[in-house]
Amino acid sequence: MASEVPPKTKPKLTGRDFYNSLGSPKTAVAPMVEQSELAWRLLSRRHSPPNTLCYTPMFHSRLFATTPIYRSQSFYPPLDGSKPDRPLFVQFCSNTPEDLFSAAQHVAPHCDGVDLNLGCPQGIARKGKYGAFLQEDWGLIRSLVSKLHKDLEVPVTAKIRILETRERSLEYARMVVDAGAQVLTVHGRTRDQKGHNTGMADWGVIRYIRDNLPKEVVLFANGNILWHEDVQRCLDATGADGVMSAEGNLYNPAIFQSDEDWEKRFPRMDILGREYLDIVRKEVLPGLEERGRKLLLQDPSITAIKPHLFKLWHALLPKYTDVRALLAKSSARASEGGDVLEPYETCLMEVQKIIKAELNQNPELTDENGRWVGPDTPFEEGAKGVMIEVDGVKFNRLVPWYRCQPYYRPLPEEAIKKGALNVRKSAQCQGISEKKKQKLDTGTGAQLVTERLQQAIKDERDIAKGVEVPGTSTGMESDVRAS
Ligand SMILES: Cc1cc2nc3c(=O)[nH]c(=O)nc-3n(C[C@H](O)[C@H](O)[C@H](O)COP(=O)(O)O)c2cc1C
Repeated sequence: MASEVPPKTKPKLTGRDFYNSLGSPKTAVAPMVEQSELAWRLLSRRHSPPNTLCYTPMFHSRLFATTPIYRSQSFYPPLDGSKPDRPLFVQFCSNTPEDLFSAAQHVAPHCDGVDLNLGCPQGIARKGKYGAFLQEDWGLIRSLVSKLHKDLEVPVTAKIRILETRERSLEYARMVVDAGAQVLTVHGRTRDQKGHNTGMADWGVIRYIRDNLPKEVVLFANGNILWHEDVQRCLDATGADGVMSAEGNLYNPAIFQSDEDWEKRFPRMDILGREYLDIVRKEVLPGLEERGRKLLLQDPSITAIKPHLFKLWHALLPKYTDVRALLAKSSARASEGGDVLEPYETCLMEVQKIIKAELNQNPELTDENGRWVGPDTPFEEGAKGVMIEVDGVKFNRLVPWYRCQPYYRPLPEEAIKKGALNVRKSAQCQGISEKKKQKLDTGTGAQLVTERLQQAIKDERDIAKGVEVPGTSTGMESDVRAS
């Protein structure tokens, strides 16, 4: 059905006209596998400027084109039509123009643009030859983008990573735009910057690309957006039209909040948890129930709940390990029967109790209007918190642990210093044979410990991020941690 080219009804908008037709968004919620699903987008939109652009998670174009169940689980509209999920780009990975076009036709009537993922650096993308592993095949990229540009009824856009030099990155960006991409998002990290090696995004390369592409090209910058203030810093540094955030948004969906009120910029995690579960229950769940329990439990809107709550509550969970343990078991409990959201509601009740007790004991600092102003500490460059200036004196304003806030991932050395080694020692030794244990003092043993330690640190991060650690994986897409 899908691969026939339908007659075009009206001319497609391009470049700035297209961007302006979306309300010229300055902020975008990134495509995130298993994390930028409908309920999350609705929550993020509520706490962001009205025209914030959202992306779906990356979908696999061939599966999407050929498998109705994958399609219906991946993409559906909100039940309440009065709160549209727009502007919206639907993202695909692909290495076949026909598959991509066929998949894109299914979503074109329900979105503003179709985005091609050229940034996924994971092993699964290498194996499947998509995402950042198309970087070496410019001919294929050209044919993917130009097929949609020529034949699809909505504009095509693309998300790339930078290459090894800024000159090469510019050539690459120019090629993607010349092929027909109407919005280009540049993630300021190379393909190798992933996992332990993620590091900082390079805004300088994005600036170079911006300065050397025609002004007509609409460009989004991605990387290093952790605080609201980073939005303007990034716009100034790169000259981009807008910025995109992934992890910053997951830890605080109000990261784009333009209201000056600090309570709105750093919502309390119990209040956001309540709002999020209400959206799932009212806007998503009723549309899924007729599918039957098994499919319901596999739906991305349901499988995403646990990782979302882990991230929303990340600053509370290390202090309250019983809640963390309860949350860790919640998806297994949900599969046992009854209300599918009940295990998460139980965790939320615990979080609400903890925060209530904390506030009874230590009420928040408030201004003359009764609004939270947050505790300040003497200014220190690079310290946690946002720099503010009061009567010419600088402070770092710290965010209390019960409010949504960015997550600072410790470097491996910091994790060791912080004692992650001790916490994980038993885990490191699990599964090591007696023979291997005897070698622990030798060179090979040291190597083994290092490997175990790296794995332990990775597991710890994954747990903190709410990602299932091996052995408890939830299905195909949990292997696709794209960036
Ligand atoms: C959980 C998660 C899932 C992601 N999935 C996708 C994806 O489906 N498509 C994509 O292009 N990038 C994906 N990314 C990468 C982000 O879109 C973004 O490029 C990257 O995280 C850098 O932005 P940040 O510094 O704001 O996190 C994902 C990132 C995260 C954290």
